[in-house]
Parts: sequence; structure tokens; C-alpha cells
Amino acid sequence: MAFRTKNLFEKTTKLVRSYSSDKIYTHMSLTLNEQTGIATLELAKPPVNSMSFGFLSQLAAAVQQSEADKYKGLIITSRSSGVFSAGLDLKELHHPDSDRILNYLRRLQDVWFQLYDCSTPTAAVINGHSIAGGCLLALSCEYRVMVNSFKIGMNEALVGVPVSPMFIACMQSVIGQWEAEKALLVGRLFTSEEALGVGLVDEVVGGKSEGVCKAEGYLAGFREVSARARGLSKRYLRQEVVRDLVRRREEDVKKLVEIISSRGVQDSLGEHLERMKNKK
Ligand SMILES: CC/C=C\CC/C=C/CC(=O)SCCNC(=O)CCNC(=O)[C@H](O)C(C)(C)COP(=O)(O)OP(=O)(O)OC[C@H]1O[C@@H](n2cnc3c(N)ncnc32)[C@H](O)[C@@H]1OP(=O)(O)O
Repeated sequence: MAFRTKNLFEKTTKLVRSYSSDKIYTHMSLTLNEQTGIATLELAKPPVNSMSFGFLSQLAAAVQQSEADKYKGLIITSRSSGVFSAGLDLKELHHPDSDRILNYLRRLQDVWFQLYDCSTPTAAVINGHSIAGGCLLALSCEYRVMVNSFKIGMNEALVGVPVSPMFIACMQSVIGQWEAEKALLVGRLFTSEEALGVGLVDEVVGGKSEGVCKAEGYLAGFREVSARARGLSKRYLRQEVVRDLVRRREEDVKKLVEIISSRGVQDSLGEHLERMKNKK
């Protein structure tokens, strides 16, 4: 998959590369527009922005940075023109080392809590396929604009892994119990237009730049609003989901490790990886 290499940064933007003295973003770039105070996090881990351990760590750092530096908004999008994110890195799940998978899933939980619960206004510009963990990432934002003719959804049922409570809660909170149940139990992937129909995304657009404009419009809507009051209201609105998942997080992660490590799930993951290899 070809990633565009042209310079994406305008004069008014600043590429925020360092998030601590010894680390830089290698799987994404965080760019602040100093005029608007809105930052764009562009996922850039070819070919499909799969969420490896390192990817999740950088995502966590970028979200932390957006809160610490009090950005007026954070837009998450992809540098690829065909894939927003293919979700969790299937290689992390297949034949996992027991300590690594435990830490990997804990890291995923941490990132999700950070993004879902962050006070910064967030929007996703889904400019490519957005599968499973990729869909979770988009759903954790407040507002979603999707470019037409792509697919979004949680396909765990087809991969042979259970949909974890965190993914379910997020899907339910956006499209409601019945639609979530119908979709998740069969691993349905929605086209952009179908996603708009069930409320999985808020708008469908013809291209990425149009999507970014829409996202900026959503974020600009908070210019006159107290950031502190807004941030607290968002936390209150989301606290029930967060509290429940925080309470059960260790129990959930241990259960998932047990399930993922089981023979049946490992066989299904192996078959899924094989299918992907053979599709070419
Ligand atoms: C708290 C706990 C939680 C969870 C427990 C378990 C939860 C799991 C949720 C997940 O996120 S599981 C991941 C599910 N994702 C998928 O099944 C996506 C599979 N990928 C695709 O459908 C397609 O790749 C695509 C539609 C995203 C893009 O299609 P296309 O542009 O045609 O690219 P290719 O299919 O040719 O793929 C290129 C390259 O990338 C590899 N790859 C694709 N997806 C993944 C992935 N998720 N992880 C790792 N690697 C992936 C694919 O194998 C190809 O590799 P090559 O070496 O053959 O080039």
C-alpha cells in the first residue's frame, strides 16, 4: 500500500515530535496548527496501521500530550489513502508469549481509557478501512467523519476471537444495544454509507481534506465554550462506561489472555492470517 510522502504540513503548523526526552513518534505524526490550537495525529505505520505494542505506546503518548498541552482539539486520521487501521496486530495475538500478551492487552486498555476519557475534544477522519481495534479507535472519539466507499466495523466473530467488553461498551454507546448486537455477533463490516445509516459515523464525505474540514468545524464549535466545563461534562457523560470497565479491567484482561491462548482461538487466528496471505 502506497503512503503519500508529500509535505503535509502548512506554515502555521508545528510538527510535535518528541513526547519525552528519549522517544519520538515513528508510527504516527502529531502536528499542531498554532492558529487554531487543533492538532492532527496522522497514523503512519504501513501497510495497514496495525496496532503493535509500539504503536499503542505512541498513541498513548500522543493523547497524553494533547491533554497536557491543552490542545483545542485532536483529529485522528491516517496517512494511508486506503486504510485507517486494520486493528490489533494479529501477530501480537498469534502464538503469544504469556507475559507479552498480558502487557499488550493492558497497554490497549490504558490507551483506550486515556482516549475515551480525555478532556480534549476529539474527532476521527476515517479515510480508509477501519477494522476491529481501528473501529474502537474511531468510536472512542466524539465525532466521526468517514470517506465514502470504505468498510468499518468489528469483525472479531469472523476472526474467531470474542469481542471484548471494552469494544462492546464503545459500540453500544454509539449505535445502541440492538444494532450493536446484530453487528457484533456476526462480525459485520459496514460500508461508509451503511455506517452513516446506523449512526456509527456522523458524516460521509468524498475525500480526506473534506473530512478534515468537517472535523475542524466540529471542534471549532467549542471555541466559545469553557474548556474546563466541557471537559468535566464529557467525563461525567462517559463515567458510567469507564467506571465499570476500570473496575473489571484486570479480570477482563486475564480472561482474554486465557481465551486468546486457547487452542481453538489460536487455530482460528492462524486460519485468518493464512486467508490474508492467500488473498493476493
Ligand atoms: C482488551 C482486549 C482486547 C482484545 C482481544 C482481541 C481483539 C481483537 C480485535 C482486533 O483488532 S483483531 C484484528 C482484526 N483485524 C483484521 O482482521 C483486519 C485484517 N485485515 C484486512 O482486512 C485488510 O488487511 C484491510 C482491509 C485492513 C486492508 O486490505 P489491503 O489494503 O488489501 O491490505 P492487505 O490485506 O493486503 O494487508 C497488507 C499487509 O498487512 C497485513 N495485515 C493486515 N491486517 C493486519 C493486522 N490486523 N495485523 C497484522 N498484519 C495485518 C497483511 O497480512 C498483509 O501482510 P503481507 O505481509 O502479506 O503484505
